[in-house]
Amino acid sequence: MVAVRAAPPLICGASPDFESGKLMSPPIPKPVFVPFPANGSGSNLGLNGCSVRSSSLGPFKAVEESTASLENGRTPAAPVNGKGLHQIGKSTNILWHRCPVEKVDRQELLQQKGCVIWITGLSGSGKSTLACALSRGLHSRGNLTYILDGDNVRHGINNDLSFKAEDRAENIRRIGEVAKLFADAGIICIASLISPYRKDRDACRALLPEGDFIEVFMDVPLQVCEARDPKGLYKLARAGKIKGFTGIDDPYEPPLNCEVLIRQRKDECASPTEMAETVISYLEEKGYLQA
Ligand SMILES: Nc1ncnc2c1ncn2[C@@H]1O[C@H](COP(=O)(O)OS(=O)(=O)O)[C@@H](OP(=O)(O)O)[C@H]1O
Ligand SMILES: Nc1ncnc2c1ncn2[C@@H]1O[C@H](COP(=O)(O)OP(=O)(O)O)[C@@H](O)[C@H]1O
Repeated sequence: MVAVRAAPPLICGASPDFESGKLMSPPIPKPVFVPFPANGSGSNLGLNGCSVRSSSLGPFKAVEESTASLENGRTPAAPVNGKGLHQIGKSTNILWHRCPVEKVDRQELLQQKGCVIWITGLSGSGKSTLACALSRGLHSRGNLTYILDGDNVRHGINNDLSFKAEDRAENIRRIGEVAKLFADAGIICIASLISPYRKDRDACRALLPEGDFIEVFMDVPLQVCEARDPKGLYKLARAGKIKGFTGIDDPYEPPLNCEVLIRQRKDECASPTEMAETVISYLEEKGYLQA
């Protein structure tokens, strides 16, 4: 167990010459290594010699603390004098901070491409089942995935949101933004939520580079979902005990152009593994399962 907080700070600076966020070839100052804690936590932290390699980067070297300053390290894409600041939504005077370790480097490390698999469909259509089968299938192939399940996310960061239209829209927007971060991390992010409105899903699609948002539609008739009713929610909705339940008294807008269609009928129902394999073949064909 590495007690990072208790350890003396590891000072690991670099002398990067940032241009478009990429590391150029800076004159590398004489390295100064700060002593590691006696417990050898350095290797556990994966910071051997404070040198990290990736395809497009040279090694980072430990440098004297005083030279690892902002002015030494960076070409000012940053506005020292207040120029180039943005307003995004209600945030004023903000600036995008770039890092020389980029998505492409993380993808190289993970040997896959970050993307978002967006599973949409009615409650009971099998979204979570597919998400899990897919995660399992990809994990066993050595791919890193993470599931953002609507139900689960509502237990945490989205627990302030109800099921009225504007709250569903905000739920989808936030999950879309978080999914985008996961994809940028190089992870195959599986978002599984009803996301009933087309325009909200399309807005999430627009957050990502072309091709990186893969919409999977669970095309399962309401009657099948209702017959499954694993949580008893349809029964409650039919009894009027849940208002605004998707498919009962709240709308669901099916995708017009999804990347993957999973059709299930009472008499033709692919197994979870088969559904997952369909998505995996799509990813394979589009090159997402390699860097
Ligand atoms: N009114 C209403 N309508 C639909 N669903 C409801 C509702 N109230 C609670 N639930 C339960 O919440 C789960 C859906 O949450 P999501 O975040 O996926 O919904 S949404 O995308 O914001 O529409 C959904 O989970 P799944 O069955 O896994 O889809 C339901 O269990
Ligand atoms: N391909 C499938 N074949 C048969 N049953 C399924 C299949 N996918 C899901 N189910 C069942 O349907 C129910 C709802 O699945 P779930 O994944 O929870 O749906 P959702 O996340 O869309 O609400 C569960 O009882 C699950 O076991």
